[in-house]
Amino acid sequence: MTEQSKLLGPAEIRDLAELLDIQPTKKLGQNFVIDANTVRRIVKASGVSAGQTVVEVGPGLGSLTLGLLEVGASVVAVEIDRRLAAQLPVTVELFRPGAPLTVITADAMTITELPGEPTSLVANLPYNISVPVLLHFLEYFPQIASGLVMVQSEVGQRIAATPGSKIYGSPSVKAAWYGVWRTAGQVSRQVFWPVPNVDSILVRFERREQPGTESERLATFSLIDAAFQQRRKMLRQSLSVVLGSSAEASARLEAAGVAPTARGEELTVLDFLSIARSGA
Ligand SMILES: C[S@@+](CC[C@H](N)C(=O)[O-])C[C@H]1O[C@@H](n2cnc3c(N)ncnc32)[C@H](O)[C@@H]1O
Repeated sequence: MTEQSKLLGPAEIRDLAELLDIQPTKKLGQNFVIDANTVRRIVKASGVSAGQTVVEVGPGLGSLTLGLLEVGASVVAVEIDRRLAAQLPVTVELFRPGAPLTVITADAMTITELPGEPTSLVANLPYNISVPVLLHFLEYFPQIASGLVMVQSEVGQRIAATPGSKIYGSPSVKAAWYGVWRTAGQVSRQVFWPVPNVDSILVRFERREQPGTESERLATFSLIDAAFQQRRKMLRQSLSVVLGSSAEASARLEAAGVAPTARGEELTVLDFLSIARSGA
């Protein structure tokens, strides 16, 4: 078997889907990568190297899983679809016998423990839950030091956006709590089966030390939610919902060195943290 044939192409994906009688569902974001070059590009951009343990959310038919195994990583794969989860070890055994794979059949949003202490997260995430899944894994698994995810293009741009940008919002500020994010290239919709009706983008992150305690994070995230629920309003108004009144919000903002007339889109995550701390 050549190296090329150890990854899944359109023919292998078609055969596996037929074998499992898979009708990909939109609800589970089931768009499978059918292009080996794209898989290799994702794995290269992720920086994952031999000997590393990687958690992959939503391995599907195994396209990316085989790419990660190809560079010598160990993979812990979390898949919600029972048929896909059951087939994955069989596929891996066929294409890369003996490769280190652990499959967990579960909803990734409910996972609070992982075997093997993965230090990286690499995934082609289901579109509709990409941000909550990312935040969940960053919250529960501090050993994940870096990673790369493929998400819907607009979502990826939002995650990596910086203050002042029109697309800067709650996902951008919350993601910045955990790390530094940058986009790492667009991916054509043609590399998927079925072809989705949106474009995708790669987003890479490096974790940084969390700027505050867990209770400060919770307080900061509730301020972020309030600020962006009414993003056009000044913070003294939008934050009054969680801080009691607009007078109290103004006092807290001033104590934190933030203008009460500012809007959420102008603030960094550290500004939000200062507001949370100003009440302590
Ligand atoms: C975009 S596909 C990616 C499949 C594969 N990694 C690839 O690149 O071809 C998303 C995968 O996530 C799975 N999935 C959807 N929701 C999930 C959840 N809550 N927890 C775990 N897996 C999920 C789907 O069944 C599907 O296999």
